[in-house]
Amino acid sequence: MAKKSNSHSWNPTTSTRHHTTDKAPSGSGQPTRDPLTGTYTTEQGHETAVLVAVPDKRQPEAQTKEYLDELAFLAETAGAQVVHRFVQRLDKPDTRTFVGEGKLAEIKAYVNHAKASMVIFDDELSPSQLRNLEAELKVKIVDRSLLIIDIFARRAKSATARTQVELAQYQYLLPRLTGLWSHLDKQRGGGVSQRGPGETEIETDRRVVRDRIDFLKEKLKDLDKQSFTQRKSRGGVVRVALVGYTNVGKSTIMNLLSRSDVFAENKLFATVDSTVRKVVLDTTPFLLSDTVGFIRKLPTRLIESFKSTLDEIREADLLVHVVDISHPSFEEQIEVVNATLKDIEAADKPMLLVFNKIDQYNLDTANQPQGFEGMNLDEDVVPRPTLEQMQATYMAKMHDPVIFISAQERQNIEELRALLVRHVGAIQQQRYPTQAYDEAE
Ligand SMILES: Nc1nc2c(ncn2[C@@H]2O[C@H](COP(=O)(O)OP(=O)(O)OP(=O)(O)O)[C@@H](O)[C@H]2O)c(=O)[nH]1
Ligand SMILES: [Mg+2]
Repeated sequence: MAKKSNSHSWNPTTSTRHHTTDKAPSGSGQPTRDPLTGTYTTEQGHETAVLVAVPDKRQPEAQTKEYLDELAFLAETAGAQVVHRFVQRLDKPDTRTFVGEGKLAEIKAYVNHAKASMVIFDDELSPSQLRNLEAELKVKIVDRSLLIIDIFARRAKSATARTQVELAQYQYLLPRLTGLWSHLDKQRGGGVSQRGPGETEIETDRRVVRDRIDFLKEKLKDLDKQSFTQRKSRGGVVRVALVGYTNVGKSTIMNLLSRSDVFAENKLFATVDSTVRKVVLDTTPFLLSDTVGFIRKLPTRLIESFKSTLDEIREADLLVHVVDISHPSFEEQIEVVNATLKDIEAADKPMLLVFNKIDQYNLDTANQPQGFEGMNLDEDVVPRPTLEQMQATYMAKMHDPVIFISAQERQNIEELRALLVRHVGAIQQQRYPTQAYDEAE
């Protein structure tokens, strides 16, 4: 059985609201700094994290900030409080310690001074970088991959998702066995997954880990067979999958369309298990699945381990790509989603593009999105185009049908339903040109 996926690397703290802070401010709910000792305390004994990014020299400032905002959001979703961010622009990360020597000293001084409990890097660290950084900084070192795997581990509920997460954890662990977990174990006796007595040898025994990986792969194969049979029993019903970047509103839309109650919240990766619901709109039945959100730099391993979850997407007849138009980098998010779909060989499916959160689309706060063609606006001076301009541009520019909605405010939902009915109907028609739907079963 999949063990309780209460993974690995730091105390599972109850996460509260997320804060995105450059430094520790003194407002309520934020970590407060003791002026005498210089240490930070947080309201619920949160672990405090320092973020580190090493963008290349060409990356615009705004983008660097946004990537760090996303990393902070991930950290906070995992229950850590971000107290500081470090950025070092390098052509490429240092092979030994990811950041240069000077920056490392700076980080070390800060970590000691602020008594931060972990340092989170916005990229995947090599096993040796991880070891070196751990030796140098003497706190938990977490990279983007581990952070995402950790969030997945907290969220996964179904047997398949939990097995997939465990597989990803062991695959992450395998090349990093030396050194990594010994330090963490000293802190709290936690390694990948909660381990029972007799399992403490695991981190020094690659063979055990490899066996476990083989076992989990076999188990996934069995689970796959089961779900394949299940999927087959769904017959010829048209299958629609909601896809998109994490936190764009997929589950909210799922709930709206299927009147179900899928967990949706303002956290990254609220959904890790895919959910399938039968929906009947206007007498047109179809199966709608809510799927795991994508994210920039999603560890390939994690994609691989999540193959069965991604089957829902791969086997769908129609993809509904949900975009959060209120997000300053929604265009990059579209790209990330399209690239991930390509990775899993689901890129050439019919697609509807749903721009969600129009209620939150804000002229003042957001920057002009990158690469916004047709407007010829100067990034620094001119505000974001209006929603109407945006709609016109996107209607013209995308090959796929486009619709603008607010799932939260229920704006344009009837139009979305109608669009779905039209497209699902067309697929059905194509599949069973002469038969009524029920006879085709
Ligand atoms: N302002 C606004 N917020 C929305 C809208 N739709 C969803 N949200 C909020 O956005 C957050 C994320 O919504 P979810 O439905 O969980 O998003 P998701 O795409 O399923 O996210 P993951 O499962 O984490 O990938 C929640 O706090 C929703 O309430 C909308 O139209 N407008
Ligand atoms: Mg969701």
